[in-house]
Amino acid sequence: MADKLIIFDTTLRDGEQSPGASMTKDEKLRIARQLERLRVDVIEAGFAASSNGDFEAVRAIADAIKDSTVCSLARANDRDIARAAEALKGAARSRIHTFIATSELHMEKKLRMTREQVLEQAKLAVRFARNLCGDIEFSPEDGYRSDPEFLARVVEAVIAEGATTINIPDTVGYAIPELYGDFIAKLRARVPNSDKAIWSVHCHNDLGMAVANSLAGVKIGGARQIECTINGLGERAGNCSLEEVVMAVKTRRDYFGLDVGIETSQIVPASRMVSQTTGFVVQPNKAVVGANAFAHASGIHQDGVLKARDTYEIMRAEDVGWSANKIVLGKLSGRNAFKQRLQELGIQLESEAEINAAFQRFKDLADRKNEIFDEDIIALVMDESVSSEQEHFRLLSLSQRSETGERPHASVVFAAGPVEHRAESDGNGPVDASLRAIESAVQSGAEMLLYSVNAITSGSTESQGEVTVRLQHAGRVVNGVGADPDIVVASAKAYLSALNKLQSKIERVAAQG
Ligand SMILES: CC(=O)SCCNC(=O)CCNC(=O)[C@H](O)C(C)(C)COP(=O)(O)OP(=O)(O)OC[C@H]1O[C@@H](n2cnc3c(N)ncnc32)[C@H](O)[C@@H]1OP(=O)(O)O
Ligand SMILES: CC(C)C(=O)C(=O)O
Ligand SMILES: [Mg+2]
Repeated sequence: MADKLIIFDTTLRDGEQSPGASMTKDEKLRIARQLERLRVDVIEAGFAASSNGDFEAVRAIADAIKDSTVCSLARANDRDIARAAEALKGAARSRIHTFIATSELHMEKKLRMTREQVLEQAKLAVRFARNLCGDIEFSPEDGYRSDPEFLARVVEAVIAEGATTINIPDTVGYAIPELYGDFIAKLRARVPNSDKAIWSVHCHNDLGMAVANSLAGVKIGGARQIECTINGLGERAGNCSLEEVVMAVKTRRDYFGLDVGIETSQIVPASRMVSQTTGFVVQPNKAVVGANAFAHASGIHQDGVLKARDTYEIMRAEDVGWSANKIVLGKLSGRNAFKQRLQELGIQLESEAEINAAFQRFKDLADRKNEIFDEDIIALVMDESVSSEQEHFRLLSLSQRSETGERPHASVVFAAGPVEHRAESDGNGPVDASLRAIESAVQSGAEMLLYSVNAITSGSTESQGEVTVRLQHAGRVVNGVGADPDIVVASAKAYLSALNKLQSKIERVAAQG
């Protein structure tokens, strides 16, 4: 049987140390329940001695969680450890995690203690904790930058005092994978009683290597516990991300040869919950949990994935909690992906020529629009495009007035064929006022089914806004699109563009009649 890799989640402790990620007791409890559904082995619920609020959060989590071990951090002193033990009293399985720094820099400048004082305090702390709890983790803070010879003495001593897990943190994210793995392997070899404890890694992401370092600590160093957080949340640049290490070990089981007990389908729900709770948005290209992690936007990839998913996917989206992989239609998509989407939407085009014509319209639209939605495809297939020379309605000018506390007012000048119209209206907002003004003159009687705004070039307020308006009239549905840096102008253009399409249909029907 393969060894088990213990997943120790510290989202609620080290994750909360991210500036701005502070969580209330109820929020922590909600996340802890999700971590239990995710089947993490250990939940580090907080630092009980840090505040009454965190004490209560650790206590509530200890009382509620049954399947995972619940842990509290504590400095290497009796008060912190006693608070941790008190908060954990109700837990089905509890762990006290005590720590003290062992690097020369931290001992001298921060703790202002000698090596011998630190060694003694570490021993006393573990001895005290061991009398309160059977499961004790010890961390030599800044362990990776510590003198290996001194570190080995401390570790040997705390194991002798009863520490059951030895965690070697790369507190400041300074490590390099091979060097960190080697450091742990050599340290284990130096400590005579090393086999009496489980070895653990705790890596920070300051150089973007937290996941790689943790995996090297496991593969090269022989660690069997990884400390990590959902979405890589954590102090400064964050901690090792849970979703990435777990999926690395699972996907490359051929290489790691280890089992993890994680219910991976709960990964995306956990990621969303943490992101929503903390307000830390997950970047779209984040491995495993980013919106694009299983999305394909280019034709050759889409074609490959449609023929065989594993051409471009090493994991199944469903296995980590996504509903399915995502084919994003856009300007780089090809015919095959387009045809597949038509099929999924139940649209049957009669001939190759019809498909080609629809595909051409799709490409034209995609050049103007970031992402093509199903509604766009339905509209462009049902619809005939109208070239600008044929446009009946054209926006000539628009002015609008809106002021806090006053009802907005718009004045629109537009051409209907050779005739110029001027129309005015007020409305709930400037967009509403402008569209009402146009409608009061045109009197199309069309019903608006959709109004949506997109930033074409995202990221700043200088972006060009793109508005889509979907109108329905006499059983026909048309989409109008308008783009302009002024959203109100873009809206008026979109409305007139939709009216143009209705107009061309009406004329066509009339001509046929
Ligand atoms: C690498 C890590 O992530 S470590 C965990 C970091 N997390 C946190 O600090 C969050 C919670 N912290 C807190 O709420 C507060 O810092 C508390 C309650 C723990 C302590 O608050 P205060 O008593 O006001 O001390 P303060 O934070 O100003 O300074 C820390 C003190 O702890 C000492 N200390 C630091 N680490 C340890 C340790 N592992 N064991 C014992 N003492 C320690 C420092 O030397 C300093 O002592 P001093 O006051 O004699 O100079
Ligand atoms: C408390 C320890 C484990 C820590 O978070 C660190 O050293 O980064
Ligand atoms: Mg840390």
